[in-house]
Amino acid sequence: MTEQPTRICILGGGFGGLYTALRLNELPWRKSEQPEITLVDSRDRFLFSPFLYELLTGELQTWEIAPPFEQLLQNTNIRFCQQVVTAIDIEAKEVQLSEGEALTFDYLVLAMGGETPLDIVPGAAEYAIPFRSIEDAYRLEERLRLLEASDQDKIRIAIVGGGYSGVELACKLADRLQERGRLRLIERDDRILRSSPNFNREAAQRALQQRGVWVDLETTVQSIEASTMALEYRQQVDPIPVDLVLWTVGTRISPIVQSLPLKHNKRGQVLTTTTLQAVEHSEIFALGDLADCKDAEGQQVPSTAQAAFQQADYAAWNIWASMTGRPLLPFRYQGLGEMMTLGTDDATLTGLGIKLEGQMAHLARRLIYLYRFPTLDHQVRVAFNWITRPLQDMISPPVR
Ligand SMILES: Cc1cc2nc3c(=O)[nH]c(=O)nc-3n(C[C@H](O)[C@H](O)[C@H](O)COP(=O)(O)OP(=O)(O)OC[C@H]3O[C@@H](n4cnc5c(N)ncnc54)[C@H](O)[C@@H]3O)c2cc1C
Ligand SMILES: NC(=O)c1ccc[n+]([C@@H]2O[C@H](COP(=O)([O-])OP(=O)(O)OC[C@H]3O[C@@H](n4cnc5c(N)ncnc54)[C@H](OP(=O)(O)O)[C@@H]3O)[C@@H](O)[C@H]2O)c1
Ligand SMILES: C/C(=C\Cc1cc(O)c2ccccc2c1O)CCC[C@H](C)CCC[C@H](C)CCCC(C)C
Repeated sequence: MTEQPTRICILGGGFGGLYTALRLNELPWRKSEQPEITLVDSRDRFLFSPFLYELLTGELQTWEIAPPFEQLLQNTNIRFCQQVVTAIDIEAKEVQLSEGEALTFDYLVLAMGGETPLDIVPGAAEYAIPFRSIEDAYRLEERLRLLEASDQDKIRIAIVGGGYSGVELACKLADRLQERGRLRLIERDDRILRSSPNFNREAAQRALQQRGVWVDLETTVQSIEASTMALEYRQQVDPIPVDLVLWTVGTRISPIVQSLPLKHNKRGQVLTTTTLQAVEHSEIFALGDLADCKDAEGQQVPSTAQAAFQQADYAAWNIWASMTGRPLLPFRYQGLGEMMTLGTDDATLTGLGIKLEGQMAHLARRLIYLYRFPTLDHQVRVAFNWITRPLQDMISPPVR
């Protein structure tokens, strides 16, 4: 009697889940061992989030930074399921999906990332726009076009959260709006980019200053309304007029992950072993933003695409090793550095002793990210477009 193939269910098709699926697919499976790999995501396309800002300035297009899963997974043995995960029953080894389907699994990979907390300030859920997904970028694009088409002299935008996303977004919007823009970056800490290398933080501070972005430090948002927001600084509350509020305050773990009967940390991230297995559940792997992982050297793995990208290799290998009786490998995180875009054709890069800023960093960042794209097919498509773009623009100049 033929045995059922081992079922590997991967929840979340981002840097952790999609790259785990692709690495699993590339492993040298014996015919008799070939598993059934199912990747589940609520969206129809992967988002290369570091390039999300480039949509706002027209530097890149949606198809380049967010290729459909169907395109990425063609010629693989990976089945894609576009549905929302609504419940996960670990004991029954079953995942409930939004359209009523249920998936059973032998191995489960938790890679559903995080979400932006909008319920921490009155009015944020109604009036503030997060910047995490393609839908967020499209919503922002629509509001920007309405404001640009209006007869308003100035366009007043407040960006709440002076971390990476807030700073990169501020620089891009400043370059798009030029003199019409009045941008304000609001940060509750006493400095922006707290965890950044000094070189990158100083480059970002210069970029914000050169673009006239006003930075409010030690400042929090007390409330938001349709065209005003109340800022609190040293117990003083002041209302300011605003046309648009963007919400880049960091990441929260979703309730569906926090409610799983697994070990969690105070933030609700799933605690894992160095082999990326959920503590006390060797059949469950967790990686990316939703996981709290210390690597083989005991270093805390950061919640970044860089880390999830590296973890994916180990998650795939360790599932294969579990199924084929090989030793599992403890994850070794290699912090290669950090890159940030600081407007159109401007960036900063710190890595392995190399420090770059300006156009060189911008070019290096583009090339490195191109190299990090999920498939060779997509890398070639995008590279060809980048090489021929000047010619395309000569033939038909882009309309903004
Ligand atoms: C604008 C922006 C820029 C960034 N730039 C960088 C950068 O330059 N460098 C860097 O290292 N990091 C960067 N990051 C952080 C990086 O995106 C995350 O750390 C990384 O994506 C985490 O990978 P992940 O696989 O854990 O989650 P994600 O990549 O977020 O993937 C999670 C996936 O799960 C899906 N999902 C979630 N819940 C469900 C559900 N219930 N049902 C079905 N599907 C679900 C989502 O649709 C998503 O596709 C950036 C983040 C943002 C928002
Ligand atoms: N270029 C890159 O490498 C890059 C780009 C984007 C994102 N990422 C990664 O993705 C993750 C999310 O990035 P992010 O920029 O969204 O978040 P982040 O790096 O956590 O920054 C969020 C910032 O907002 C501040 N903040 C939180 N709540 C606030 C409030 N109510 N009012 C004012 N300020 C508030 C935080 O201050 P506190 O520090 O006090 O909480 C923090 O400085 C991070 O892990 C980051 O490493 C990396
Ligand atoms: C910081 C670097 C890589 C880490 C890294 C950062 C991310 O944001 C990611 C996001 C998603 C997936 C992966 C990553 C990720 O791995 C870059 C390190 C820089 C090198 C050490 C130095 C590179 C030098 C350039 C190649 C010089 C080329 C200059 C010329 C203009 C082309």
